[in-house]
Amino acid sequence: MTPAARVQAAIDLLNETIAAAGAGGAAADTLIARYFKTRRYAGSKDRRAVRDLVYAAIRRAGERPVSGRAAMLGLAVDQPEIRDLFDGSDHAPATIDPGELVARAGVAPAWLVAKLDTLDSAEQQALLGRAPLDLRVNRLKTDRETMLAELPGAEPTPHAPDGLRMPEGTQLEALTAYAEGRIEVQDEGSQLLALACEARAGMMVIDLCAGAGGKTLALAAAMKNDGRLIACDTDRRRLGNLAPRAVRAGVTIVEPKLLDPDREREALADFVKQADIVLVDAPCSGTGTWRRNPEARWRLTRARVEKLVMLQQHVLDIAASMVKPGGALVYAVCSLIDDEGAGGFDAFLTRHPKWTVDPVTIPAGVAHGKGRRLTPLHDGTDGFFVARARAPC
Ligand SMILES: C[S@@+](CC[C@H](N)C(=O)[O-])C[C@H]1O[C@@H](n2cnc3c(N)ncnc32)[C@H](O)[C@@H]1O
Repeated sequence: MTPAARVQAAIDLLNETIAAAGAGGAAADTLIARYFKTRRYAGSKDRRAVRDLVYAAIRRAGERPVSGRAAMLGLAVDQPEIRDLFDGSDHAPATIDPGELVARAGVAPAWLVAKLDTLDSAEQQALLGRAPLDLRVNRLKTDRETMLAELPGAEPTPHAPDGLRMPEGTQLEALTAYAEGRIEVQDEGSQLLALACEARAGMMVIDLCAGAGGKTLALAAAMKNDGRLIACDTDRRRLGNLAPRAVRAGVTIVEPKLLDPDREREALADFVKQADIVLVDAPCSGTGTWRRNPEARWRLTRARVEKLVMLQQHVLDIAASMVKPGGALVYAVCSLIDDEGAGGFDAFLTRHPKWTVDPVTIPAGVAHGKGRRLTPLHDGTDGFFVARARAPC
């Protein structure tokens, strides 16, 4: 592909991404993969170049642009050499009209930036950086020293004791260590959240919003595969991924439990006041994960955030009922909006005045509200809020 054809391909993909963001369609990653499946003429260099253009244009545009062309012309403000490729030749973008719309640079839609006002502008901008590829070494099968020696280019992550940071472009599926469950893909921040649970061998632990089990598997490793670990979720597809992952990781203590939304209490009746620890890795707006899917900020609405805040309080109350006297509830969101994080945790404590706040003892982040906050700029992780509350005895 010529450089101009790559720009046109990126514009086509941006059009699809913009439409999907407005209609709840597929993520940019999926759209890019689909696009190249039917265009075998594109080589690996073309794919990488197009992908980089698409993501650079997405990252630059705070508001959802009117079109892929507007998004690309926005990027061309910062990279003027792109403008020269709008020359109307074969497969190239048409020449530029003097009055054409150009997407403005920004972090996110204005209402959303206002919700991130506890972050300074450098912190906000860093939400749109590129995420590193982090792995967690599975202590049930090996240790970090062994993996550092085995994996070329691997570096220890700065904070999490089992974390590895891999060189860009590492093909994980090709690694034997991956196939054998000695390593898992996991952002260092997620690893630190599992650490904040302080799960130990022999405990009864509930991961209430387990998804596909990223943190569940980290908890199982911390528990040395000894104890009870109940992994719940309302999403059948996500939870369905947990069992094969657990097998690969050599985890045998996980009991997956699919919940019906609004009927969770019935399904969990046996666990009332039983758990040493309940982790609520709550459904959230994901503002801390924009490094991975920057177009997510074009999808969010105020109404969606409000709905999520209500859901977070709902799951927190369910979680609280399962913590045994003196046990701990760990609350986490991968969002830096305070209504979901520090404010959400405060709202829980207001409804449960006998609960006390426990310190979060992880070697990263900064104190924020009654918990701790991790950010891409400060910690090099995704953005998270995490807090701990202890049930009255
Ligand atoms: C942030 S994700 C969890 C990610 C997961 N813990 C991990 O480490 O990969 C939040 C999860 O909460 C689930 N969820 C939503 N409503 C729920 C509910 N009422 N009870 C339990 N889980 C729920 C979602 O399906 C989603 O998988």
